[in-house]
Amino acid sequence: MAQLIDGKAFAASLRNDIAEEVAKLHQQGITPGLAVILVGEDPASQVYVRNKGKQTIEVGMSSFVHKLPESTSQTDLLALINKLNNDNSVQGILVQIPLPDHIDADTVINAIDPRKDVDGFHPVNVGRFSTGGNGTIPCTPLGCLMLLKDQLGDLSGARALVLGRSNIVGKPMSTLLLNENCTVTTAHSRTKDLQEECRRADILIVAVGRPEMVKGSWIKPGATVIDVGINRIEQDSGKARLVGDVQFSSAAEVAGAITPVPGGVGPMTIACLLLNTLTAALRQNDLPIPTWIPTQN
Ligand SMILES: Nc1nc2c(c(=O)[nH]1)N[C@@H](CN(C=O)c1ccc(C(=O)N[C@@H](CCC(=O)O)C(=O)O)cc1)CN2
Ligand SMILES: [Mg+2]
Repeated sequence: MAQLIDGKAFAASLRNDIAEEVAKLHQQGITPGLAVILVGEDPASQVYVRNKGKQTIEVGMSSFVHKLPESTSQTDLLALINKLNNDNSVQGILVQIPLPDHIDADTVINAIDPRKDVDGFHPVNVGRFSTGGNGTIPCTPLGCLMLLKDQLGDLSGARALVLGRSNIVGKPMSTLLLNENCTVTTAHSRTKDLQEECRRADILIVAVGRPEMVKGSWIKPGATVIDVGINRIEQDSGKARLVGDVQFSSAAEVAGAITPVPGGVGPMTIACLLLNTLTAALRQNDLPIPTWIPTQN
């Protein structure tokens, strides 16, 4: 049986480390602030935004949650972002994705001051990050990398396969693994012989949004499997159950180590958001970044 990678516990310990750094900032009269904007009433987004606000306060930062109605115009949303860009009590700004259809996500992301872009979605950060500079590392891939390094140590030379090519997870994940000297394949729905590609991987990251798509038979014995998927499945009882993009029961029989869903990557996403907010606050105050925080240089 595979070893279980406990993202929930790792995230809790990461939040403790963040809280210690925030306490040091308090002594210098600095309280990092994170503004989270939610447009509309998507039930899952409401849960994530509530947890973000709660955990922001728990580590000693200020939380500013802006809940806007579904009908909010793009102009009004841009005006709020502009206000937060110029607000000195705010070091991090995040707009919860997905946005309603009448709002263009790219326009909104481009409006965030790149220094305050704690999601790492702004093109300036994407560019800096891809070229090895100090761009914000997107939260979910950063969380996956921290779990991998904790599990495996040095990743140099490992064969990594990232299944999924989204801007939020797949693409930045491939970049991060390349920077760790892995041999990286980015696979997707058009990849030929997908199962065989997966079976060659020492590290398998799955972020496709398809419930239990990857089976145990796709996995190299002993591989490390990181499941980014969070899918709600209706059960016969009428209750919903959360499953990943990997079929956990069969995968756990073959893999060397695997993240569960829930309790794997998800909690790391929010912990890394707090980490990125801390890093943004340090940079905006021209303070050094502690060596334990993973940055690109
Ligand atoms: N602006 C952003 N939007 C979105 C991001 C993001 O990083 N930035 N990622 C996802 C949603 N997300 C954070 O926003 C997120 C998803 C899941 C979890 C989590 O803790 N999941 C739990 C299960 C919780 C549940 O019951 O649903 C787990 O996996 O254990 C945290 C954050 C899309 N949007
Ligand atoms: Mg994809």
